[in-house]
Amino acid sequence: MLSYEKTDHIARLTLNNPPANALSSTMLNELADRLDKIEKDQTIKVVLIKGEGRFFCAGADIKEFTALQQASDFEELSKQGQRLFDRMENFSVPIIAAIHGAALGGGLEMAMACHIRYASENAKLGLPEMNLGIIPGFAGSQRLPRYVGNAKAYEMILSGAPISGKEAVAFGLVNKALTEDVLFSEAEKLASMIAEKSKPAIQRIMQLIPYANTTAFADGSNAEAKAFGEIFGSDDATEGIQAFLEKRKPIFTDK
Ligand SMILES: C/C=C/C(=O)SCCNC(=O)CCNC(=O)[C@H](O)C(C)(C)COP(=O)(O)OP(=O)(O)OC[C@H]1O[C@@H](n2cnc3c(N)ncnc32)[C@H](O)[C@@H]1OP(=O)(O)O
Repeated sequence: MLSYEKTDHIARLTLNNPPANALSSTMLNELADRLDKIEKDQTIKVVLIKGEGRFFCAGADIKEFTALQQASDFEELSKQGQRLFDRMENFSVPIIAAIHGAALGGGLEMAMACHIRYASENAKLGLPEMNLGIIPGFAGSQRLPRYVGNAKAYEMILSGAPISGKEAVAFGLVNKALTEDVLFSEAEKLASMIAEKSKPAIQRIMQLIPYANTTAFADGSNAEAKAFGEIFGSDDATEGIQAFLEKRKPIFTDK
């Protein structure tokens, strides 16, 4: 589900879970295990993440949602994703996300936990959870405003509509938008530039920049996980997920 390769101090992770590279619980576990291994390997200076197939990642595995029952199951799923993405954000090795096609829901939440994002110009980046009658659960409600500001975050989350890679640059959500044919080679170039730097210097930078974070973020993430669990008890969440699986428009009743 997660391919791995290492050359020239660069670790390359490829999400390979067709058709959508969805973040199933297995994928989340594989990512966590791989981070453990990367952290122990002192020769790795930078990590590059991309997706196989048509897009980067379409988010949490909606098909797995139907197997969960209680609010507490969903709260735990939310916490599992949040723990993983906090770990990525605070990782001692820089992580670059190369986003083509789409980074939606958990896929964007994961990309936002990376340190640098390159996207294809026409990639769709968004948090479409409200189209399913649910809300973001992997800390998207906390990380998105940090990058794009509150007004744009409200618009993106409440409308569920994605923005393009080009627009994402304008709002500070991604570093660069590139045509799809050069996206991966440009991300590789950046990784090579970082891989040429001193590992201890890289490590210090990785320790220093997170000081800019505040404790309110953790409080917000906790509140998000609780709300994520609660929202799954609603009729609209059941309807939204069912409608997605049946490929039809959901009929929400606001309950
Ligand atoms: C805490 C975190 C919560 C979340 O992350 S909730 C999930 C948030 N993400 C979404 O809501 C995205 C949902 N997916 C889409 O909007 C669309 O899909 C895409 C834009 C990614 C692609 O659209 P198109 O090119 O028209 O393809 P297609 O026929 O809709 O999808 C291809 C196959 O991929 C499956 N799929 C797409 N996203 C997910 C997903 N997130 N989880 C599980 N499966 C997914 C579909 O069902 C289908 O599968 P089949 O070919 O078997 O019909």
